[in-house]
Amino acid sequence: MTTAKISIQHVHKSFRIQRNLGHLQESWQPVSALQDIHLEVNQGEFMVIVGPSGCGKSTLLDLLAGLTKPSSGQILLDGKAIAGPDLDRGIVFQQYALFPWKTALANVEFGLEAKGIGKKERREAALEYIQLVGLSGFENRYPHELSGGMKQRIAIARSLAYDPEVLLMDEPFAALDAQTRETLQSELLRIWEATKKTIIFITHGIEEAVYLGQRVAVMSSRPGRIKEVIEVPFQGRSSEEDLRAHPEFVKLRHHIWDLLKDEVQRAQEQEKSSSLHYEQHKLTNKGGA
Ligand SMILES: Nc1ncnc2c1ncn2[C@@H]1O[C@H](COP(=O)(O)OP(=O)(O)OP(=O)(O)O)[C@@H](O)[C@H]1O
Repeated sequence: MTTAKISIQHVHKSFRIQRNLGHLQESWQPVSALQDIHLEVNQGEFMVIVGPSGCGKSTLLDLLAGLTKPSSGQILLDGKAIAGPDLDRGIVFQQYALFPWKTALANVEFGLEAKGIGKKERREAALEYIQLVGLSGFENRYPHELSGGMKQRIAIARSLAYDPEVLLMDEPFAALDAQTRETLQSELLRIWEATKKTIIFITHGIEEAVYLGQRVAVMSSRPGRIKEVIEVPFQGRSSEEDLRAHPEFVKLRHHIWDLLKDEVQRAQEQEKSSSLHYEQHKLTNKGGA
């Protein structure tokens, strides 16, 4: 029997937002961001979560990182509830989040320092991970001397260097140009195959989702729910093979787009009706004044 590496169990998350109703009136309203999220991710699995804008993808990643807590439900890592941020989870964000005053090498060494690893081992491990992400020779460059793609490789090396159980990636390639993005996608697959890490990868991109994921969880519009989890049947993706032109790839991409298209429409309708309510509320208030 396989036990889940990460088990997201009936997670709900809501926020309280402040609404300005005019005439110095304000009200606090709950907004449900995630509703009954239930998802298991296996050891060594590459799981991609895709969904429309505002559906709660980053909220879910923050919960996995332990930066916030679920309103109800729980998330288990190796059977234990996530209680806060820890070095068992590495995070790579869209923005590179490197220390600008540290060299590439010092940025990668940083997590190892926090783990209490000695100077010599730290250096060796950092050099090894810089090599893994293909940046040997750039160790002494500062972030402003690196391209966007290079910075993101360093961010990945830094997250991997302290050997986390799970790598959490929040749209890590979204800010990159199309060519660099495609290169880093295949690099990430190579790194994943070499390290056997469990990866949870969040994206807007349907093609990116099908290319990277062993499974793709498609989310609904707000409140975010898991609408469908799709198995991607490509094993041992080799960089020689043009996966994107494969008929099965095209079919899956269409299927996910069909699921998302409905959600985007629904989100727009929700938005329209909530702004209509808001306008009506304002008019009623004016009438009564
Ligand atoms: N701290 C917060 N306070 C109030 N509302 C929040 C907060 N964080 C997120 N939300 C709301 O929760 C919903 C989900 O937001 P989230 O950023 O997780 O979506 P997302 O899918 O990552 O969006 P995008 O793809 O555009 O980055 C949104 O309606 C957002 O406004």
